[in-house]
Amino acid sequence: MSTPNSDSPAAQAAKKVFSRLDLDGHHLPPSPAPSSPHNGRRYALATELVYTETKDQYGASSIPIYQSATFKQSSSNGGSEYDYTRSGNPTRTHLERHLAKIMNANRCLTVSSGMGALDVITRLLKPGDEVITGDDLYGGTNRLLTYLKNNQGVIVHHVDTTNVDSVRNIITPKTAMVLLETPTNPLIKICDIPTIARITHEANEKAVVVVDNTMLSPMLFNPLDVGADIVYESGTKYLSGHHDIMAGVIAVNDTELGDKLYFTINATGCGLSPNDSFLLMRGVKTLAIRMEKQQANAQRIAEFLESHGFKVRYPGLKSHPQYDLHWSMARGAGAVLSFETGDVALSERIVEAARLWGISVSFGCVNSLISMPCRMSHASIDAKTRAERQMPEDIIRLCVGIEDADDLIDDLSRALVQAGAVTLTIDGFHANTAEGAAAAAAAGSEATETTTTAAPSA
Ligand SMILES: Cc1ncc(COP(=O)(O)O)c(C=O)c1O
Ligand SMILES: N[C@@H](CCSC[C@H](N)C(=O)O)C(=O)O
Repeated sequence: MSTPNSDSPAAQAAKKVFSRLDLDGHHLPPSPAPSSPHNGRRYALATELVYTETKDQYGASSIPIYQSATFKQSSSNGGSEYDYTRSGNPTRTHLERHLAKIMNANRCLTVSSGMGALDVITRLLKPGDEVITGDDLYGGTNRLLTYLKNNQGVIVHHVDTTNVDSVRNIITPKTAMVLLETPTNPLIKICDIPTIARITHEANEKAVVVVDNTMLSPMLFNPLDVGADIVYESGTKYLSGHHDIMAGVIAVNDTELGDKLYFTINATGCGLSPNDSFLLMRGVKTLAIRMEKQQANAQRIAEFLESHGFKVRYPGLKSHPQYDLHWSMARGAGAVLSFETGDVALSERIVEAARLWGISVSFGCVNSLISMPCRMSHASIDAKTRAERQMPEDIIRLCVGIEDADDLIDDLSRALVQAGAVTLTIDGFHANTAEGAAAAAAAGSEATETTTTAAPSA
C-alpha cells in the first residue's frame, strides 16, 4: 500500500475518512515518516510505557481491536488509510507507533513471532552473502541460520562474538549481516555491541548489525542507541509478559530499511493479528513494574545460589566475567540466569523436584520457570555442535517471575535438598561442588547427620 503525497486529493480524502478514527491525534500511514528523534519521547520510560492517547470516535481509552480483514475505501482510486489487514491495521499501527517510541526507533514493525521477525530480517540476505553470528545462540535462531546456509546459499560463520577480535578477524567487505544476542541464551555471555557495530560498519558500510534484544527488552537496553541497525525481540517474552501470545517486534531508524522490512511483511503475510496487537499493547504497559520485580528477584536468587557454592551465570553478579561490559551498555541485568551442577542426572532431579518453578521453555513471563536448555529450548542444536560450543549438558536455566522471592528461594532450596545437590551443615547447606566444599571449609562447617549427597527420588 503506497503512502499518498500529503497534498494530493487522495491524501485529502484519506484525512477526511480517517478523522473518524484519529489515533494518537495523528494520521497513521502504514509507512510513518520519522517525526523527531526518539519518536517524540518526553517522559521517563516507565511513564512512556503507559502513556498513550487513543482518540477514537467513542473515546475508548485503550486501543480497540479492529477485527476486520478489509476496510471500505472512499473511492476505487485508494485514498483510504487502510485497505486490508495484511497490509495494515489500526490496532497494529497504534502498537507499532507506541513500541517505536519505547525502542528509540523511527519505525517499528510487528509480526507473528520472534522467529517470524528474524525470518523477515534475514530475507534482506542474498545467496553468497556472509553472516557473522555467535556460538551461543537461541536454538531456533541457530536452526533458521542453518536452514539459510543449507538451502539459500548464505554463508554463516559462528564465532565467539563475546570476543571482539573473533569478529574483527573474520569480517570482510562481503559481510552483509552481523547478528548478535546479549546476554546470550542460555550461557549469559555478553557482546560488546558498540564496538562490533563500529568495526562492522568500517568493514562494509552497507552491512547491517542486527541485535536480538529479547533477553533485556527496551526497559534495560536500546541497541539502536549504540550502533545497531536493526533490533528485534520475541514479544512472546518480556514485552507481553504473560505467555499468552506469540509476537515478534522489529525496530529500525533507517527509512529505507524499514520500507524493505515492511515490504516483506506485507508480501509474506506475517503481520501481527489485531487481537495479538491488542494483547501486546496491554502487556507492554506493565513492562517496567514487571521487570523491576523480576530482576530484583533474580538478583536475590543468583546471590543465594552463588553463596551456596553453585557456578552461576548472571550479569548482576560481580563474579560475571563481563560484568563491567554489560553495565557499560545496559540498565539492568534482566531476569534469566543459569547455573551448573556438574551432573546431568542431578540437574534433572532438581528441575523435577521444583514445584513453584514450572518446567517450561521461554522466559519473561510473570511466572517463574525452570528448564534444562540442552533438552528443551536448545534441543534443535545437535549434541555434537552443543559440545563443540561448550554448552554444558547439565546447565539449568531459571527464568524469574514476580512471585515472592522468599517463596521462590524456599522452593528452590527444597528442590536442591530433595535432589541431593547439597550437603546440609550446621550453618545451612553447601552445594556438592568444589566451590561449595571450599565455602563449607572456609566457614568451618561440618556436615550434619542429615547429609543428602545420595540421589533421592524426586
Ligand atoms: C533470544 C530469543 N530470540 C528469539 C526467540 C524466538 O521467539 P518466538 O518464540 O517468539 O518465535 C526466542 C525464543 O523463542 C529467544 O529466546
Ligand atoms: N520447541 C520450540 C522451543 C521453544 S524455546 C523458547 C524460548 N526461546 C526459550 O529460550 O526458552 C522450538 O523448537 O522452537
